Amino acid sequence: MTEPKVVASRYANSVDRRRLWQAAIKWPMYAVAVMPVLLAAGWRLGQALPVRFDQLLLFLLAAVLLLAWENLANDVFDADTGVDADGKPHSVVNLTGRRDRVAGLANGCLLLGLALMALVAWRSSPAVLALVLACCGLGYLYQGPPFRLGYRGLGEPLCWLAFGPLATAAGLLALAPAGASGVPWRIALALGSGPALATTLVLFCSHFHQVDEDAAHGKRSPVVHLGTAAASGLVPWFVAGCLALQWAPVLLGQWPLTALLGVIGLPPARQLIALLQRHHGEPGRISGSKFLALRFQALNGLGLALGLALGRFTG
Ligand SMILES: C/C(=C\COP(=O)(O)OP(=O)(O)O)CCC[C@H](C)CCC[C@H](C)CCCC(C)C
Ligand SMILES: O=C(O)C1=CC(=O)c2ccccc2C1=O
Repeated sequence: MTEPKVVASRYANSVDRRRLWQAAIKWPMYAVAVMPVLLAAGWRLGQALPVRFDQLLLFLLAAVLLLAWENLANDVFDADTGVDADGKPHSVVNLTGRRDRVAGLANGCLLLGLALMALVAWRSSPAVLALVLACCGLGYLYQGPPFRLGYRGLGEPLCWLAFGPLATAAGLLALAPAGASGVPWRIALALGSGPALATTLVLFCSHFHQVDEDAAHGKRSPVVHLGTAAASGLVPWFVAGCLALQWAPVLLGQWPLTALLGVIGLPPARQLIALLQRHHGEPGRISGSKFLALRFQALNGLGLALGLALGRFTG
């Protein structure tokens, strides 16, 4: 594969590389990786069940490495299709001009992340590794050849599945005492569905500002399919769906009232809805919409996890 050095030097001369590197690392994005196991910890604490903090730390580190793999591989695969050539100066491949080294780094993160997950699984349940491998499989289907399902507008359901029931079930098993039998699907679905919808909203919002580049390169994201006006009309439904899934167990008496603490995510959600309603077709004004969605995702998830844990003290 030819190394795209020309692209790298073009950006080197024209833009602040430090800011580009910050955009490439996008550290706030790692909130999506850590949330499933933090929710699992909050739920266990609320149930007065023990939490294995060594397992929690290992799982967090492994999840961060796996998300780093997903993002570095995304830059590699998108360099191959050309979709990042003009619209994404902060692609690590564009910044370094070294496609093959970025691919090597991505594979290193994947191997290390899976090795750590194998350790977590060895100390709890083999199902942890199977579930995380399924998450990574979905991550590959999203962007890797020959599937590239994200290019066909199918990324959002994959994202919900990975960060919802699959990763949450893995987190629940990892924190439980060794030898648990069976996957706790019912709890994982109740706990992971709402927060994973918030994570899926992050992905959905990431398509708005690049709709023209995506369409030009044959990447038919949901926003390309629907158009920016109709797509922006779906954002309030994502937020409402997320809250409904989290409030239902409270109304049914299964979760404590404190689980409503997820509402601390509402201010950025309202800002996001207003921004996209007004400016959905103006890429320059909405490039930050993904990060507003991320703030909603992070505050909503942390509020829910904390609220569930506090439920232990409120009876
Ligand atoms: C890479 C993802 C989105 C970026 O997509 P896009 O190509 O539109 O971005 P750019 O335009 O900026 O190039 C996210 C894809 C998510 C995927 C469906 C599921 C990934 C699963 C993780 C690998 C699992 C993480 C571990 C788990 C235990 C938390
Ligand atoms: O770069 C991005 O746009 C995203 C990266 C990423 O890892 C992720 C994970 C889960 C939901 C959305 C996203 C992104 O949007």
